Amino acid sequence: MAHKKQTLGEFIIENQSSFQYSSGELSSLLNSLRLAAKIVNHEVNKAGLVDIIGAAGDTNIQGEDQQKLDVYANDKFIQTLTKRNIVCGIASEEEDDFITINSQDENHQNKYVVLIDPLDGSSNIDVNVSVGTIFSIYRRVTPVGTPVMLEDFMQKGSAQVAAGYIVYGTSTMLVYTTGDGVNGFTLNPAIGSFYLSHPNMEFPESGTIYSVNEGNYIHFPQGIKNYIKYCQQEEDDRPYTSRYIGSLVSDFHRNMIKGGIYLYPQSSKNPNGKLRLLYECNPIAFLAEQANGLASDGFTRIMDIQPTELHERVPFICGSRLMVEKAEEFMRDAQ
Ligand SMILES: O=P(O)(O)OC[C@H]1O[C@](O)(COP(=O)(O)O)[C@@H](O)[C@@H]1O
Ligand SMILES: [Mg+2]
Ligand SMILES: [Mg+2]
Repeated sequence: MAHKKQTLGEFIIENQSSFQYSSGELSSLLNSLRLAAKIVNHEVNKAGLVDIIGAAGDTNIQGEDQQKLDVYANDKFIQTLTKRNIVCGIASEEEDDFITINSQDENHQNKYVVLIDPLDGSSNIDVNVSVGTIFSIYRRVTPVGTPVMLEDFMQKGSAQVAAGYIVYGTSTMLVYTTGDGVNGFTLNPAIGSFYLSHPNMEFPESGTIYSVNEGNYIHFPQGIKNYIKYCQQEEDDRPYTSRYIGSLVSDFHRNMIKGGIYLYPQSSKNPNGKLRLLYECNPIAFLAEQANGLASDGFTRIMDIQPTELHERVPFICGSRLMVEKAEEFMRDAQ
């Protein structure tokens, strides 16, 4: 059981050499995210006791009412990354445009950009249901020494150097990949350190859980309707169990451990679905594939999609390989 004693900090250093561009900068960046996660976790755990639940009174560029915890988490991640002078740019669900970090880095020497969904599952904040944070990291494409540009963020998911999430649930976990498998760390609140609790996480090839907001069923494309019917049929290991938390991070985390599929398809209400390609779908897709799962929009591999806008949405199907392939088959057949 030796691995249980390994802390996240130790694991990051120990595995630094497996990074493609190991210069210590990515390790410092991951450590900054670890710190920000602990700060936000501390506030999440007090939700209900402190003035952190409810709406903040503003709307973000997606037209969504920002929750106080959305704003708090956004501020804490941006402050931590900025103060530690570790990135050259940040894009966030809660910021209209990307942020250029050059206050302390006059020569623009930092190599990485970070894209974050500071608080995922916002509709669950006030009702004490698990929520999360999602992050995606790229190496900039514009020359070091010049200000960061939009194109540094408009990279395909396949170019990610690292991605992960924090789930603030029955325990707080940080799960991430640098392209060498997926590892999960649980926060020991008494000590304030993350410990390696879930090494080499992998999706079971198939499962019996499907996660979709069936309240939107009538608006779904025929292929998705047919797949949901297939999940509910009395045959083989079906009907599957329906589980939908309404927090992408939490639904994904459960399905990665138990086997399952998560779907947020396009619909007549949301022609491109709801989830954002850059800071929700790409990082989750990177983790899924590193854990032997799959992620697509029903037709195209998510990480092959060329982004065109910072906050663009895409239909999202993700999970155990055989289940995603089956859903894609229904989408093709219905076309
Ligand atoms: O309430 P709906 O329409 O089913 O949407 C739930 C989905 O929306 C999200 O809350 C979107 O994320 P944010 O909370 O970060 O905006 C996902 O976490 C979740 O899976
Ligand atoms: Mg989200
Ligand atoms: Mg969010």
